[in-house]
Amino acid sequence: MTKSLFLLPGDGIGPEAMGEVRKIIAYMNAEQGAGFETDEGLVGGCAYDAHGAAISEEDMAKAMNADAVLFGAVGGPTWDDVPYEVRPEAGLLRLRKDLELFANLRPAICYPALANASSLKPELVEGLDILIVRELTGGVYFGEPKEIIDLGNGQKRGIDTQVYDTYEIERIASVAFELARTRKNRVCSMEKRNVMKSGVLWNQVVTETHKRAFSDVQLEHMLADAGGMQLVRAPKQFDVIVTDNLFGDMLSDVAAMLTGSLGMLPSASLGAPDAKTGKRKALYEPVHGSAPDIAGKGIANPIAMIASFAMCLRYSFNLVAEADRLEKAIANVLDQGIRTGDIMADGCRQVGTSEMGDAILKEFSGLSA
Ligand SMILES: NC(=O)c1ccc[n+]([C@@H]2O[C@H](COP(=O)([O-])OP(=O)(O)OC[C@H]3O[C@@H](n4cnc5c(N)ncnc54)[C@H](O)[C@@H]3O)[C@@H](O)[C@H]2O)c1
Ligand SMILES: CC(C)[C@H](C(=O)O)[C@@H](O)C(=O)O
Ligand SMILES: [Mg+2]
Repeated sequence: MTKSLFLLPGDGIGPEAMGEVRKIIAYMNAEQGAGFETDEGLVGGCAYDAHGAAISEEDMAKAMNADAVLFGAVGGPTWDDVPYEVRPEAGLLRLRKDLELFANLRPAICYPALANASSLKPELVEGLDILIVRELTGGVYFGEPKEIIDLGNGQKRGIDTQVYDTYEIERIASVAFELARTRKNRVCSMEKRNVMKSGVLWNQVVTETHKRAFSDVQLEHMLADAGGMQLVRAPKQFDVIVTDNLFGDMLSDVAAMLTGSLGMLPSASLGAPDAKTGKRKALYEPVHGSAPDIAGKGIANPIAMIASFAMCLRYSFNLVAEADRLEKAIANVLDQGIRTGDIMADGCRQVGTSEMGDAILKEFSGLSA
């Protein structure tokens, strides 16, 4: 059975990181008969340059119809002055919204070899394995009104609106509880019910969802600012964190640094299972951005992108053994002391993007043999 993958490498280091995933796909097709069919499109600044939009209608349709989308990164200073509606990031937000990818899974795992690469003490992060479940299609990212209005007195007003309906909170909480059951069975829900009405509702709905269907899972509530503090004070206290779109964005960047680098964090953005086929729409993307400061130099860490492909193997194609092997290959390469610049440490060997990708593929093919 063919498996369709739609690749959207994007801008900056996106194409560099995606190149390393392309090698793994080619290997799996040639050596394992994996049957991946790939197609590619433009998203972000490169799409704006080509079509005047952050993603074309044709590429949106391809993303809709693919079994899974692999996304690199978008944005950069080149497009700082383009109109807000067509800025590079709008392409990613449209994909998330139109494909209804409401559940963003952002695992933060500290590989044993990288405990020293974190800015925290090694004993705080050694063995870290947390999962941030970020709501991705609601909240202040999409709430209306969203505008800048002229007050006519020389002042302007910028408005964003945080909106959450019951069903949106219920479905993301359910995903978090279900995933917790496959892990350490603990969920911490983060909001700011002390200042936000949407936080009050979030807290109530998570509590009710828990009581109704998931009372076997341990549930804790934390104010999101305190949650940020706890993430850097004692990150290993967490198993699954469920939170809204904006808090999830910020907390996952914080979690990334626990693992050593933003270049390490993968993510999966999933829709609801189709009523007939059970298949979910899905997009896999690293948590990092286009890293304009290092783009084009061949030094970006491709691990977040490769680990995002491992999540794709697991969640979109149920290729669990292959996903495990690819993650193991990453861990082994790190154990061998091979490092890109962002995770470089004394006594290790510094390599570029392509060498890191090759080392992981070599290890992956060895484990698969
Ligand atoms: N999913 C996405 O496409 C996405 C995510 C975040 C930011 N962005 C966009 O990217 C642009 C740059 O944003 P930013 O600089 O705030 O965030 P960034 O994630 O691009 O970079 C932050 C820092 O982390 C480093 N870094 C990130 N990924 C790395 C990797 N794989 N290997 C080595 N180092 C890495 C960068 O060099 C930089 O110093 C902006 O236009 C932003 O909107 C896009
Ligand atoms: C690029 C941007 C729209 C995006 C977000 O804010 O969601 C990014 O920061 C992320 O974490 O995926
Ligand atoms: Mg972010």
